[in-house]
Amino acid sequence: MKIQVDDKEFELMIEYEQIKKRIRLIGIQLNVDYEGRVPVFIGVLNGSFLFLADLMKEIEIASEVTFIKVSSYEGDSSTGRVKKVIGLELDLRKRDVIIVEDIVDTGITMDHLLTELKQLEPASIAVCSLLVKPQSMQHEIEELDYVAFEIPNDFVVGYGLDYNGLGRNLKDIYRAVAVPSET
Ligand SMILES: O=P(O)(O)OC[C@H]1O[C@H](OP(=O)(O)OP(=O)(O)O)[C@H](O)[C@@H]1O
Ligand SMILES: Nc1nc2[nH]cnc2c(=O)[nH]1
Repeated sequence: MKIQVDDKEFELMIEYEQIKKRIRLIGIQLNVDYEGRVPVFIGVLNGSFLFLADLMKEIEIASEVTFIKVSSYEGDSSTGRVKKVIGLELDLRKRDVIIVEDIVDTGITMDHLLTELKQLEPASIAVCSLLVKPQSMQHEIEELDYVAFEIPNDFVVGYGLDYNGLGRNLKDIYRAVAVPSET
């Protein structure tokens, strides 16, 4: 099935039923791994909002939930593009932290995020991502312990992920249809 989001055409890639199944399994794994602890789930806005909501319904252990945003702006020529964590309200010192993302693509965002959050001296940090693009990653993310789907290097929308701000509300995940190059 093909759909249009803004000026781009997309085709179905992962159905919601499949997403739900993977989330159920990750939830079971997290309940076991964090038994006896009270982890803090940190959703990275905006893209993670649907994933985190569905994931939390599978979590049976005591836990807290909060959200952060990663702002991105141009630094000077020596620093390049700078990313900064904003909106963190909880004290993470000695806490078990689980960062929840919609996608790890190049890994640049997650690399920045981990560097910044580690300075807050949590007891542990793990990353839980709905999607990962192994062929696109420029940073090794050792903390990437929970992954729902590994996908090829396609641009995707739906289930929280946007194209030009649109498409986050789509229930399934879609990939951009490759446009034959004009020669
Ligand atoms: O691994 P990377 O190449 O750094 O890409 C991953 C980041 O890109 C997306 O965020 P985006 O900046 O699009 O913001 P959004 O979540 O508000 O859509 C996604 O939510 C990750 O945070
Ligand atoms: N919507 C969307 N956002 C991204 N951010 C990094 N990679 C992607 C992607 O494939 N789709």
